[in-house]
Amino acid sequence: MIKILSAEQIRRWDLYTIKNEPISSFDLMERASEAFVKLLLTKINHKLNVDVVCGPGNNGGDGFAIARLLIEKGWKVNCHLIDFGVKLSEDCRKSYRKYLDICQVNIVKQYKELDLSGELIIDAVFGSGLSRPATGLAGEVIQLINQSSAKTVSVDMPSGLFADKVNLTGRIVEADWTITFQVPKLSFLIPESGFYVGEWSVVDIGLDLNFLKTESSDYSIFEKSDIDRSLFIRKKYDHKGKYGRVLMVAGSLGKIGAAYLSSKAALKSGTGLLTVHIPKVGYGPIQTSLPEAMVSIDSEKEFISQVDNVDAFDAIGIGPGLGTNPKTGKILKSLFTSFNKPMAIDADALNLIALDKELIDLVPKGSVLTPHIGEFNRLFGECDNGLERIEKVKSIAIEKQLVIVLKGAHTVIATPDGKVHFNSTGNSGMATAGCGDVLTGIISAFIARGGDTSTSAKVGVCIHGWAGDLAEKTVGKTALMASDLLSALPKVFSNVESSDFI
Ligand SMILES: NC(=O)C1=CN([C@@H]2O[C@H](COP(=O)(O)OP(=O)(O)OC[C@H]3O[C@@H](n4cnc5c(N)ncnc54)[C@H](O)[C@@H]3O)[C@@H](O)[C@H]2O)[C@@H](O)CC1
Ligand SMILES: [K+]
Repeated sequence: MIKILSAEQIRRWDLYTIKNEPISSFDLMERASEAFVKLLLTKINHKLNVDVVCGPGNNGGDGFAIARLLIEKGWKVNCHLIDFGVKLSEDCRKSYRKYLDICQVNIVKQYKELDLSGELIIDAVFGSGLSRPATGLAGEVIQLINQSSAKTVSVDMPSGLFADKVNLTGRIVEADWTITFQVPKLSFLIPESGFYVGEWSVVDIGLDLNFLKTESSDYSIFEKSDIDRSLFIRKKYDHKGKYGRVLMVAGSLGKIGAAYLSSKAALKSGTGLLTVHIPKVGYGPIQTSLPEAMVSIDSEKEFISQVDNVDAFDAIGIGPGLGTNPKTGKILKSLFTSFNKPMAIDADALNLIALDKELIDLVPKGSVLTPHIGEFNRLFGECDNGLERIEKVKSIAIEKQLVIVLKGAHTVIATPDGKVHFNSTGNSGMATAGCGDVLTGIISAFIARGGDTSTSAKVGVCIHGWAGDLAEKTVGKTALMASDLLSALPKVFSNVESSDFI
């Protein structure tokens, strides 16, 4: 788990390391710059003609050190200092002078003096010390960087981007690659601001890990190594009843595939017994395509109108392909009140709740809701930006005692204890029909096994993305379909079951 810290916490972490290691702030800057260059050279193994654009703070100081290290490696470097008429920070000045010992610097007082003709730009104008949106000369310089046809690698952060808030009013570097120090920043994980970061990599600059023991943050990144393997232990004398009974309530005319995908995902995720409740129209296809499932048939032909006898189930997954027929809406109320164990609620079940908002207070505590942004907005209203939305998700999870999974590039899992976890697996190939249905199945299976629902959601989302990443390796992003996730799940689980799974 990676804790996400604010810019202020990162600054204190730097100071803590400087004091406790001890190391001078200048040597820490050198170490950061060396780590940056080392990673850069793993990707670019030929010598380039590079423009390094430096600002007046420590980010600029990193820029001068990086420029010097690249010259030592034989690169042709043009180094520019943007002169905002302010004093350079002490370490930036030191780094600047050290650079001047070997090469000249182009001082830029007006944007016209900035000639970016190299094959690569290293952006070291501002980092986490950005104090206001980049306008005036800063904005013009950033615009020039963005207009250049050269690729841009940002140092620590794209210049103009704030680390821990979404304020897109100034100009912001649109990086191709951001090499950030020690930890990713909150803004990297939010769609609107993450757009500027491009691909990102974290380099370890050796900040003292003891600092993290006492520093708290509501935000963290959930990684594959955070998956608790004990959740997947199957003992020799166990029987299928030990691994949970799932009821999947899904499907309507034209959307029986959603019932298939979610049910198959639950079975592939270790469920002992799975029953899928579908309208009559789905009976033949489901029974044929998924013989492992038991099928419960609704009295209606094209939609679901009643769900009875739910006591025997350990978890219910509801929503995939359900449709929004008012008669289907009516079953939610009775299901929420009669089945007082946590459920996995997705898709049209969420849309039905949005049509009758009082239902949200009847949802069994601890249930997992898996909206995408559109479904979330319908349920809880629009937000001005992604960070506001995450704050809202967090407060609703606390207030309603629910686990809310807001699906996106970095799916957010907000748990009732007020913590927000960003998922680290998955790829854009998964933005395609049916992938959400697979997630509902996976999470339902984990809930049925009796794990706490916060863990079920975090692990479920991570495994789902991991399956997507394996599927991408086989079929690529364009051709990836939800059924490819089902095909990848066995490999994911066999990795988890093996002792050296990461
Ligand atoms: N503190 C440390 O020990 C380390 C810091 N490091 C680097 O230091 C960076 C943070 O350095 P700083 O705190 O000096 O901050 P920055 O270098 O990000 O920027 C601060 C400077 O930019 C100016 N500024 C801010 N916003 C502006 C705007 N909109 N228009 C014009 N000028 C503006 C400020 O007046 C100040 O001069 C990190 O991002 C990282 O790159 C690394 O060297 C690792 C070690
Ligand atoms: K930067």
